[in-house]
Amino acid sequence: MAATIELRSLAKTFGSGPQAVHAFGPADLTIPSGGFVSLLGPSGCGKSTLMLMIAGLLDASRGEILVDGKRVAGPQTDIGIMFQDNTLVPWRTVEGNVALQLEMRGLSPGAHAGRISELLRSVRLEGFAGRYPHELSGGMQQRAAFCQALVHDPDTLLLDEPLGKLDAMTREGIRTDLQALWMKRRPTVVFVTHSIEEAVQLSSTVCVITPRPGRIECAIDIDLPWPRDLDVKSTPEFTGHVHRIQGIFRDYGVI
Ligand SMILES: Nc1ncnc2c1ncn2[C@@H]1O[C@H](COP(=O)(O)OP(=O)(O)OP(=O)(O)O)[C@@H](O)[C@H]1O
Repeated sequence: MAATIELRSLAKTFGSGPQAVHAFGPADLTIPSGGFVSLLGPSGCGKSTLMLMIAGLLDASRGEILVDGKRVAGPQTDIGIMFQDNTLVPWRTVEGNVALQLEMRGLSPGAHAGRISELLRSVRLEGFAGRYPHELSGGMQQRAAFCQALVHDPDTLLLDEPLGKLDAMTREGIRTDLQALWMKRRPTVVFVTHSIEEAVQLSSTVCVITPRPGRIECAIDIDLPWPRDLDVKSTPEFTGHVHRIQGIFRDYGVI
């Protein structure tokens, strides 16, 4: 069962006194079970800070985060995390890197071999299971990292700009894979991006975050049909959402 995540008056300030940096909040938000929620905001508005707090890797300064009604008080184990820079280790093959996530959780990769190959197939890496990361393109490495994040079938997936360093064509292809993976298993996804179009294409809800200290300006439900392929981008509904969000960032002087 995918997790429901609630932010309650959540805020983060780094340091204290004149050196203090008010990075995020206060913010209230409910991320529903199985939702795909994007955090869309300018650089430095506290998106990564929020992700680390949801993962339980960073304490809140004020407020709290509840996952399925339970307060987050330390590192969460039932999550998959992915960052802009992948965490593949160079001395393991693609398959070995995916298996590592199971080993770290005390699970037997042998017992999950079917799942590993199913995931690799779903991101079109089945022929590369025995290759090492340096033998893959950047896009293929990120696809392998998706498999790492998903192999233990987590309730929650935290994706912090996983496509940020990829070229436009590769991004488009991986969006399709990511959307298919989400539709199949429906974990709760929190997805950080700078791209308005990417957020509208992938999300059930787009949270528009203001410049630092990041506050949730609005949470926009995107009720376009799934799956959302390239054609959806030319619909008036899609462009309407994009223009509305552009207008908000223009008013803040961000674009
Ligand atoms: N460990 C830290 N110590 C002090 N300040 C920090 C720390 N981590 C983040 N900050 C500050 O908090 C603010 C928010 O940073 P954060 O990385 O969360 O932003 P972001 O929205 O993810 O940015 P980007 O889109 O550029 O990745 C920034 O001003 C940053 O300098």
